[in-house]
Amino acid sequence: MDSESNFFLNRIKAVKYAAKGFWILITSEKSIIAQVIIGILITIVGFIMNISATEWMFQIFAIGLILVAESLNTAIEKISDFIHPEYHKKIGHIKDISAGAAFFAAIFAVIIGLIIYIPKFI
Ligand SMILES: Nc1ncnc2c1ncn2[C@@H]1O[C@H](COP(=O)(O)OP(=O)(O)OP(=O)(O)O)[C@@H](O)[C@H]1O
Repeated sequence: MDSESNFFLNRIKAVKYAAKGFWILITSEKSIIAQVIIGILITIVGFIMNISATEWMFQIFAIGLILVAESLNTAIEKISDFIHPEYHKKIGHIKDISAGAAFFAAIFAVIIGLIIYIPKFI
């Protein structure tokens, strides 16, 4: 097989593995399932409040940002538990920083949410 078709085959395989990871996250990771549910609820609110196309874009971006950050945080937690399952100050520090990244995303998502919805209630 020539290298060009190998390239495309490898890309297809990579997508398959990524889809597998996506499925693992949305079916077995409680923190991701919780964020997906919040995302669905806020999407329903978006329909109820009839938000604009621009507001939809920012809202979807915020939900995506949270899910990406939370997923990477989950991966870092899993690596940490794998390389050092016992208590270790450094592992705690790494997990705190990783959770901090998800918190960063949450702060900006809340700001986006406030900018979209506060004007609709005043
Ligand atoms: N092996 C460890 N060594 C030191 N501190 C740890 C360790 N595991 C967890 N911690 C501390 O506990 C916090 C929460 O860790 P983690 O998110 O793994 O906990 P959990 O609540 O059991 O996980 P989950 O999010 O899957 O419910 C970390 O941010 C860290 O401060």
